[in-house]
Amino acid sequence: MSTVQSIGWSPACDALRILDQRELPHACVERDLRTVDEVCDAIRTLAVRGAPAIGAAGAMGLAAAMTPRADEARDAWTARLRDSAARIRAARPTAVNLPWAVDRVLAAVAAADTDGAASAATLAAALRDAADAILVEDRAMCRAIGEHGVALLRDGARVLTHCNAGALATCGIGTALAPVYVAHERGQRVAVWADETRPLLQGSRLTAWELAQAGVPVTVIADGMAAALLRTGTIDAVLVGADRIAANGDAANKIGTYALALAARAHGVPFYVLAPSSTVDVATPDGARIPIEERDPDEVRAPMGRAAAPAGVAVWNPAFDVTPAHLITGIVTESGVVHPPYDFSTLGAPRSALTPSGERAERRAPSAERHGAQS
Ligand SMILES: CSC[C@@H](O)[C@@H](O)C(=O)COP(=O)(O)O
Repeated sequence: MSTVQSIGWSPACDALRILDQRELPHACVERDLRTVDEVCDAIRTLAVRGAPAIGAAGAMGLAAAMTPRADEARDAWTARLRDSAARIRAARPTAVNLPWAVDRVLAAVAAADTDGAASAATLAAALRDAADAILVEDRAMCRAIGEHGVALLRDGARVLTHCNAGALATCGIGTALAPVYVAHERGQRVAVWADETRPLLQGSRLTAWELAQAGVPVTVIADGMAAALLRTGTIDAVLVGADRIAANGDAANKIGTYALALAARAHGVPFYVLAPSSTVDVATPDGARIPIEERDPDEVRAPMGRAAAPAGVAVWNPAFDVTPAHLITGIVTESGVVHPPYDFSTLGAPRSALTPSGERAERRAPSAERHGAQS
C-alpha cells in the first residue's frame, strides 16, 4: 500500500517541500519553501495543514530558512533564529504540535552550543538534524497509532471521520486514518464515510482524495448528514484526529467534531480520538484553556471564492471546537489506547520515537528524504 506524502526535504535538502493542499483535489502541486515568510504563509493559508504536519513543517521550514548566509556571524545567526522561531511558532494557535516542534529544535540548538561559541554552521546542522528527527519520528508514531487502532476495527468495519487526519495531515499514514490504512494493508475490509467538513472541505477535498488514491472505499457526506447516518446503524466507529488534547482528555479538533461526538453518544457509536503524544498538552489542564483559532469570515461567506451568503453578512468562523473527555470512548496514541478518566502520565514513553515493538524508529539523514509516495 502506498499513501501520499505531504512534506519532505527538497532533493538538495535546502528547502521544505510540501504538497500544496490548497490545490487538491484538482492538482498535485509541490512547493519548495526557503524563507520564514513562505513557511508562515503556507501554514496560515493551509497549504500545509493538520497538527503533526504543521509541527514538522514548522521545524523543517525553520531549518531551511536558517541556512547560514555568507559571512553571517554566529551572533547575527542566533538573533535571526530567535526572531524566525517566534514567528513560525505563532503562525497558527490551536495545534500544540507547532510550538512543541519549534521548541524541540531550539532545545537541540542550545544543546549543541556546549561552550557558547559553536559556529553558525554547527548550530544550523544541529537544527536540521533535530527537524529531520521530527519528520522520521512522526512517521513511526503514525504507524504505531495504526497498529494499536486497527484492533478497534472488525473485518468489514465502517468508519466515519471528520476533516482530514490522514497522510496529508502528518508525515506518515495519518492518525485517524492510520488504522484504516493498516486494515486495508492487511486485507481486512474497511470502508470510510467522510464528512465534507465545512467551510474548507478538508473531508471531501483531502480525505476522500487520499483514500481514493490508496484504494480504500470512501463515501462523502455533508456535515449535516452525520447524525442521520449514525442513526441508521451504518457506522461502527467514529475516528477523528486532534489539534490539542488537554491534560483531562478534552480534545480540540476541526469545528464540527463536537457535534459528531454528541451524535455518536446519542446513537451508542464509539468515538475515538487518535493523535501522537506530541498533540497531548499536559500544561493545559482542560479544553476551556485551549486557544481556538478564528479565521477569515470570507471562508464562510464565499467558500472557494464564490459567494454563498449576502456580502458583509455577520459570520462566526472558529476553526476548531473542543470535545469534552466524557464523550470520548478512548484516545489512541503511539503508546496504545487509553480510556477515561485520562491520565497521560501512564502513556509510557510520550513524545518518543518508539515503534509498537519498542524499537527506536530508523533515523535517516535529511538528504535521504524524498518527497513522493511512501509505503
Ligand atoms: C492528524 S491531523 C488532526 C487535526 O489537525 C485535524 O483533524 C484538523 O482538525 C486539521 O485542521 P486544519 O485546519 O485543516 O489544519
